Amino acid sequence: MSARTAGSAVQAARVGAGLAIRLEGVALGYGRHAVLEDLRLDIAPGEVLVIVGPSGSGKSTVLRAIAGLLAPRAGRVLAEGVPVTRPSADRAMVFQDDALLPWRTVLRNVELPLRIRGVPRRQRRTAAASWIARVGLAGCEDRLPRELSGGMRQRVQLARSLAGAPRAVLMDEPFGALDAQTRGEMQRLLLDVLRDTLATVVFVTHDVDEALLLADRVVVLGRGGVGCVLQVPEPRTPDIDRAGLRARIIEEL
Ligand SMILES: Nc1ncnc2c1ncn2[C@@H]1O[C@H](COP(=O)(O)OP(=O)(O)OP(=O)(O)O)[C@@H](O)[C@H]1O
Repeated sequence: MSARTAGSAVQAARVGAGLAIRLEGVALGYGRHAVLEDLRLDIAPGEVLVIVGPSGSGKSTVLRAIAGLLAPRAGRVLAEGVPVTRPSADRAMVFQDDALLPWRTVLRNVELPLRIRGVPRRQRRTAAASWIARVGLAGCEDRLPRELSGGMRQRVQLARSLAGAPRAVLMDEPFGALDAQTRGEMQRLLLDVLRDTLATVVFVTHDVDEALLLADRVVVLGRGGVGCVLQVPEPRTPDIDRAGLRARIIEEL
């Protein structure tokens, strides 16, 4: 049992238990443009599944379908056995370009999912402030997004995505625009905060090393569908030798 699945009941109450996600013979596309056919994938509750693939292979498209932003042309996307037909607070999205509301302060951005869930004001203030501190931004509550660096804005996005206690977090190249050092810091922060959650994570990247660092399982999306599915042994053990896995992923790309 991993440290995450062994999380305490308090932690489980703080962030919703992970969502089981299934893609059943899913075909996706835009207008006449078919992107993926017959995609089959089971994502276990609490799993960190990383999707890698070359540009244009459809990584973001798969994420959009899981988020309920894009309807499959065939097949079904199921969350806990129920077809996904629209976005839900249970499935939070984190994007590469920060999607913070520019006119709201850090605190009010992070509060947003709690507000949508109808959490009373005082309670949501406390919860939002605690997530802001958790991502290392205590003292920045009253700043506007434009007053923050790119890395800080991604921290706010992470806090906002987790504050609403989602059962799944869908992350689309969230660190793609950051410099190497900030990216490394964000990867460490993500690993750290994931220990407090039971949420299922689907993370899209084209960086193989990032995939191997974060994943329980790596799915390689070749052109025309899933190429191969690799289990990462001893997830998130920093000193494990992953050279063989890395070579296999690169071979599939
Ligand atoms: N809104 C859209 N309308 C039409 N075609 C689109 C749209 N979004 C994506 N596509 C096309 O769908 C295909 C898959 O795009 P997608 O963004 O899912 O790929 P990706 O693997 O995430 O790429 P990248 O790594 O470059 O972000 C591409 O051919 C792209 O041009």
